[in-house]
Amino acid sequence: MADHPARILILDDDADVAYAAALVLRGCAGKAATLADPRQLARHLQDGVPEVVLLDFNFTPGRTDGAEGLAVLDQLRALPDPPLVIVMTAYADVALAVEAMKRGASDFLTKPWDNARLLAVVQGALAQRASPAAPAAPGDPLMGDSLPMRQLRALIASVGPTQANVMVLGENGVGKELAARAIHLASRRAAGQFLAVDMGSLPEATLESELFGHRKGSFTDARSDRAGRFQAASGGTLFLDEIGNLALGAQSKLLTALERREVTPLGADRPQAIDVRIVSATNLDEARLYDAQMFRPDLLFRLNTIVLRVPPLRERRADIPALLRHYLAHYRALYGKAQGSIAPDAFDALCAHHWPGNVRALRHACERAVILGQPGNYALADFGLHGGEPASVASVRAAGTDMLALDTIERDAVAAAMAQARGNISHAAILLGISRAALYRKRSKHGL
Ligand SMILES: Nc1ncnc2c1ncn2[C@@H]1O[C@H](COP(=O)(O)OP(=O)(O)OP(=O)(O)O)[C@@H](O)[C@H]1O
Repeated sequence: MADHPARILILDDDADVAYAAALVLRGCAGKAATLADPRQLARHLQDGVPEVVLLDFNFTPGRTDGAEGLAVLDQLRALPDPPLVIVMTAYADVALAVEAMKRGASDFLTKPWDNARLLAVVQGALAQRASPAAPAAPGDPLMGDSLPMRQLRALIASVGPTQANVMVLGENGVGKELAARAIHLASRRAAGQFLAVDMGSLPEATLESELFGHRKGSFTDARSDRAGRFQAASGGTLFLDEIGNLALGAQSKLLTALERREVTPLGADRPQAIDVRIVSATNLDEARLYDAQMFRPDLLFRLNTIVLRVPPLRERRADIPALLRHYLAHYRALYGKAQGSIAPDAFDALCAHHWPGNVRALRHACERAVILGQPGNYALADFGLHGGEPASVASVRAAGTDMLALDTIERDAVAAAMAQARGNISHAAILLGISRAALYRKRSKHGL
């Protein structure tokens, strides 16, 4: 740890925002200074480079393109001992936040933030400086070069090294577990265990013993002491899969463990402290997840500090050709089959398929084609597709699918903010961190 209080600089042209953030950070995180104009930055740096900079994107009234913030980010990253930079962005500016992370920002905060999140992000950055993350393992297993996948990888690189609990959302077979593993590999816990538990298949009666462990004799079949998953994953990451299927009674037991950061094995008289990072996943759609009858909001709040959404394959069709190549080659090598290629009409149909089972289904289809197909030329029938309306090949080719995905994110964000603000434009604009005028433009663009 540094032998002096950490220096934090908040660069924001809105003096009230900067002052409020400095008040939150002073004392808890370190010495916080504020600057309203990036032209004063060089002068400020002469007194020493801060450990962490919170950076707004726009400084000139009326500008929304973020270029000013990105230029300051480049300037800071070029310093011999660069600070960690946390960019502050409006919710709708996902693309800008991703661009900033590609240029070396360590994290981002969406405006307006809540104070606990602000503090957690800054403290996470300071901890990161004190002990740099283990280098990520070579060979990123999460394939795909579409914009949504690049955004996902940028978010993983950013949240991986923090201690934040992460919830991964997405349909069956989209790659939620792979995303969870990538978070683990990008964390300082990478040398520890990644332990996956399928919460959906744990019977409620044995849940406590499975998760928290038991002492010999605590129930009829307990013939010896046994550690639970929480203890087994100590120092690593516990992946709670299918968390949406957890019964309400089990949810309250899990909540208690997470709140207290300790578990009591069945039959034990003392609790044990736990040291795990929780990554959870569910295929529940968000409306059901946020329904208090289905899932306790207080548990959700513990689990979803960061939410990652893995989009279905049909929303990132640009990834399909590389995935086909990868899994065909994989199974050819596994079964010792000769080199082959996909017939052109089959290739078009595979790219246009709806893929309701996502990447897992594509993988199985490739295995089937390698086993059953004529070596050298796989026909469509070899892939055994059924279910899911194939989209028109021409329409998929004509559409810039990356743009569609980005547009969908923006549309969903605007719709969610309007719903949360119960139609109040000013309130929704604050939630999104954009002006009322910008919100009017976005609503009419998306027909909302
Ligand atoms: N981006 C990807 N690149 C390569 N393989 C992938 C990718 N996404 C998924 N897969 C493969 O698809 C299969 C399913 O992935 P995974 O188990 O991570 O999905 P999931 O969303 O957790 O599924 P479920 O909801 O059914 O638990 C795995 O075999 C995985 O290797």
